[in-house]
Amino acid sequence: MTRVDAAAPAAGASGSALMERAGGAVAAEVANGWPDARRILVLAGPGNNGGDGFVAARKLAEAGREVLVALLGDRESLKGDAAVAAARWTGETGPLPNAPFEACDLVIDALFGAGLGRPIEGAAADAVSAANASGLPIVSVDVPSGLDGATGRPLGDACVRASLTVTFVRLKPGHVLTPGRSLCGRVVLADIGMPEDAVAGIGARAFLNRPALWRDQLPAPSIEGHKYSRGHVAVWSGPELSTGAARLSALAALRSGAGAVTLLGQRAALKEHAAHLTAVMLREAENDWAEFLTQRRVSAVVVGPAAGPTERTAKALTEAIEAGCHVVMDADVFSLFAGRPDDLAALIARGSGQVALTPHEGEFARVFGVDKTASKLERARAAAARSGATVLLKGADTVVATPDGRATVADNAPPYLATAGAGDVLAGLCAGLLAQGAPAFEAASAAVWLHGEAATAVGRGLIADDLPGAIPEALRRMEERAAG
Ligand SMILES: NC(=O)C1=CN([C@@H]2O[C@H](COP(=O)(O)OP(=O)(O)OC[C@H]3O[C@@H](n4cnc5c(N)ncnc54)[C@H](O)[C@@H]3O)[C@@H](O)[C@H]2O)[C@@H](O)CC1
Ligand SMILES: Nc1ncnc2c1ncn2[C@@H]1O[C@H](COP(=O)(O)OP(=O)(O)O)[C@@H](O)[C@H]1O
Ligand SMILES: [K+]
Repeated sequence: MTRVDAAAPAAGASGSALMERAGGAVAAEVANGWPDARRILVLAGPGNNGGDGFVAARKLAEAGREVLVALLGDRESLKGDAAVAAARWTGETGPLPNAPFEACDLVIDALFGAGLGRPIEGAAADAVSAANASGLPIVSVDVPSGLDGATGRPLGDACVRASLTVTFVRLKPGHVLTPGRSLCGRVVLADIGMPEDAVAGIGARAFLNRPALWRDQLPAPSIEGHKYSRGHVAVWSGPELSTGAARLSALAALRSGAGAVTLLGQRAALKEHAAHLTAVMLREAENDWAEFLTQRRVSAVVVGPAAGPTERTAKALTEAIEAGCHVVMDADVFSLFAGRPDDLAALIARGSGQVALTPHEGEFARVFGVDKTASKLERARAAAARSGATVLLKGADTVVATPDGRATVADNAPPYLATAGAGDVLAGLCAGLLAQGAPAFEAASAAVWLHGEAATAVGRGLIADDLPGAIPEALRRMEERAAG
């Protein structure tokens, strides 16, 4: 955003006009959201975030609220647009230390925004603690002060916990990545008239995961098509007592629109599958899995869900790569490659299909190690670059990243999606979309979004078994979004 701000004047927008609209948007949210908040305390910092706070103070006072600005530092040190905004504020201004929280109904947090470069300390840190402890609603300008907008993590111990965050132009990763998403409260994105040229010019590589990004890349069923032209997915099953995960993957692949799905495994496992399945085909595959993949035109494969970290699984994976299939690697594959990311990359490099890795944080750490300094976005990008695969790093804020650095961050998964087997469904969805011809980044991003929507459609009480049946509703929502 700093680069967008810097490009704004050249694109024809004055900083002062943008600040006026930014502060105005904050004031409007407070006025509409808290009609009964009579006394408002604005915590203003030394930069442009504070400038937005001065504008909001003026607009709210004009609307009849009692407003006090508590300023960090002195007025004379303010510069540029912030100095102009402060000069136009004729109401009461006091020092930040000992700001009178107890006499107020609501706090506007305009201490630091995009310019925060180090942990908040001293009087500002005390004010952040007091604001959080006050129990008052807090409306943060741009980002909760203390949060790093690029990573979603607080820069130090002091960080505002907001009820509402009003941000401008575009969401930043920190609004969506955890714990930032929780610290922001509800997020409102306000249009402040930033010229599109200034935004487009920076060539953003990380996007909020939305159908508009990938919808056009998902092939629609064609009138000339037949089941195999809609993609054939093969799922490698676990043994007799571990069949559920592969079944969930297979059902999700079929629901995603793949024309045919076959589960392959040992005879005893197939008997278990047969007791539950109708449309999914079954095939014994102790020795001829490789042959099956090539002869039956299998386009995408899922290996890993409850497969067991065994020689058998490793062989099935290698053969799928060598057969040139698209491959989704999940679950036990990450145990097979624990601490061996370069061996995984070497295997992936041998294939001609696309590969998506779908680890949760624990599985990710097992293969790629732990890096406490990097954000989730950076970690997923680094793993994608290292492995040569698209990496789908799961969680409340699932990130999909490609080796060339493109990335999506999802915000539509409800917390009750964290239920046993949900990840197996996701792997199958991803394989189903790959089999139909979607490129890996789009297939993985679409799978994540559809997975979240399917869960929301079911609601609380969700179990993974419900998810495949809710995929048609998720697809319907996708079309609805794409249409308007
Ligand atoms: N320039 C633009 O186009 C727009 C900018 N806007 C606002 O401008 C904000 C960014 O403004 P700035 O770049 O001035 O940055 P901030 O206002 O976030 O903070 C920068 C100031 O804080 C100081 N500072 C940084 N870390 C500190 C710390 N830990 N302790 C004490 N002081 C610290 C810096 O030295 C600088 O004086 C955005 O978040 C947004 O609120 C909006 O007005 C919309 C338009
Ligand atoms: N707090 C959360 N909010 C929303 N979704 C979550 C949360 N935690 C996990 N998930 C999602 O739940 C799914 C769980 O998958 P996974 O961990 O692989 O479980 P399993 O192996 O049992 O299938 C993933 O899609 C993940 O993104
Ligand atoms: K702020």
